[in-house]
Amino acid sequence: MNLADLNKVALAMVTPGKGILAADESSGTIKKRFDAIKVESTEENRRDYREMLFRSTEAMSKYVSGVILYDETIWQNAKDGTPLIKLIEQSGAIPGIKVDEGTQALPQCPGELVTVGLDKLAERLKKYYERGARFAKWRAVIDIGSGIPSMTAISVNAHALARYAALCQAAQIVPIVEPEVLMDGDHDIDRCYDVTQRVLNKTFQELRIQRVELEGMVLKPNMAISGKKCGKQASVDEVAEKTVRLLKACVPAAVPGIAFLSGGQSDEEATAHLNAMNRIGGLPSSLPWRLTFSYGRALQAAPQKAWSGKAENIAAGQRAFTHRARMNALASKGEWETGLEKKVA
Ligand SMILES: O=P(O)(O)OC[C@H]1O[C@](O)(COP(=O)(O)O)[C@@H](O)[C@@H]1O
Repeated sequence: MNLADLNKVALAMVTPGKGILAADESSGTIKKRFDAIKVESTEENRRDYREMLFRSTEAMSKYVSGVILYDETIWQNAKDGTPLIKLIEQSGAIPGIKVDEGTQALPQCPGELVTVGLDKLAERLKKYYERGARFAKWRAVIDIGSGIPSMTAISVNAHALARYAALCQAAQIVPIVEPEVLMDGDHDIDRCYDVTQRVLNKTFQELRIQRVELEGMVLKPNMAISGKKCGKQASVDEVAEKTVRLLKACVPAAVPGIAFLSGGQSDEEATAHLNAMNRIGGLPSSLPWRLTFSYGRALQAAPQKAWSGKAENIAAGQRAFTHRARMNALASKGEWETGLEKKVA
């Protein structure tokens, strides 16, 4: 492993003013997204949609540091035969790949899940590296509910995240470590804070045990946030203040950057939260790691709606994507304001 090179890639992924486009929806997830815009989830439609995003020149070259791809996409060609991964490289963004293989029920732990995909992972990483991937992603899912999460679920998921991260670094690929505490449910922000703290602490303990080099990884956490069905929703400032406090308590300064997931927040909420956190950090930031986005839904909901599966809407889809990418890019520097939302480029 060449740690200096891993660190260089990790830092490039969290460049101030840029963030990560999470376009790695698995087949089930992209079908859900397409159902919402009444588009059939065929291989061709998925290709056309993602090609539209990757050909958004301004967004890709100015605001996107890296793109997380799904296995199907990394091997797919654009309509004119150019590999989609080449479009990403040509824009200057770094291609990455989701390598987990989804979740399975965790025995003895009703309602809890463990992420799978470690079998043959070393071989798969080698092929992805040859294809051009320079970072990878693995998502663990932790649900909050009555009596959960169990220590078992936190522990097995943290162990798997660290196994994955160690294998990535051995393959000269930067691991994005994503332990997602879901925001579904009626819990309040403080419960989210407590659970996320347990999850992050366990994850970093496992990363250390398995000798993962923290300088060569990126963390992709949830924010400390109220559950979607909680009667009392925390304000933007409270989310920002508690998330920064939580991260300071749990994330070693050796980690180059933190790129948040959006987790079902609205587009503007996800931007406002990131912006407020970077404002707390100040300019230049007093925080030890860079804070940016690795959003799926909060970057893509608008372009998906604008596109709606129609070739004549491609320019509108690209405009919507560029706007969201620009708003989040500004938030990654604490320079976003609500008023900017109205000025769609
Ligand atoms: O299809 P999956 O594997 O469930 O992944 C869902 C999505 O969750 C993410 O990790 C985060 O996405 P969101 O920002 O929409 O929460 C994406 O990278 C991924 O596409």
